[in-house]
Amino acid sequence: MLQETLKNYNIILASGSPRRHQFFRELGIDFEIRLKNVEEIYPERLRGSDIPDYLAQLKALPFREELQEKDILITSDTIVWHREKALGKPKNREEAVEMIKTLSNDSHEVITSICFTTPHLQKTVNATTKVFFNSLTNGEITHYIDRFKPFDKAGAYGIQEWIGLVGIRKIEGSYFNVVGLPVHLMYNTLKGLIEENT
Ligand SMILES: Cc1cn([C@H]2C[C@H](O)[C@@H](COP(=O)(O)OP(=O)(O)OP(=O)(O)O)O2)c(=O)[nH]c1=O
Repeated sequence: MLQETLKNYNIILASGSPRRHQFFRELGIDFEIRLKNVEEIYPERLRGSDIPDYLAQLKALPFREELQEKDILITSDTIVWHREKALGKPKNREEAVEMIKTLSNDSHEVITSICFTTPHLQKTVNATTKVFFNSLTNGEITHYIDRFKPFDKAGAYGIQEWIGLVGIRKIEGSYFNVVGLPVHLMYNTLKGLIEENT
């Protein structure tokens, strides 16, 4: 089992996201949380999955010098990709309302990248889930924003909240990817990395 093999490694999750912490706990993997402040800025020319790939790697950069032999650092980033535009976290209420209005009655992609960094290598993988939103009224949108304040979420929504119950009619791909971590991909990539290393 992976949990056993991982006892020889030190998994460092560089994430402040409580949802990502919870996924690791549920997997039964021992891990340490280590946080550093990174400004999430990326080159404008990047499209689609290149954006979270870049940001997940950027979040690993400040750790490069301090990684020890048995360390595996995991960083991650989620974006909403809609009509050739990336939606990150909304800066304020107005931006949040605007984001949900553009997502309403349309489909978009949620892309999460995971970057694995050791002292010797770096590997980045990503997953995409297509999300189909119902048509939402202005009243429903402002109710959601004011009640749930989704300012820590890409695209200004959480599929795991009220809006996901009433506003999302279909998804294609991993649900957990939308919540912020394609757990199956994380698990399998980690397994592969450790097999390559033994
Ligand atoms: C679309 C969507 C996003 N999200 C979350 C997942 C991510 O945590 C967040 C996007 O921000 P990220 O920058 O990916 O992550 P984060 O700032 O929360 O954590 P860290 O960088 O420290 O790892 O949006 C949901 O929880 N539900 C959803 O439906």
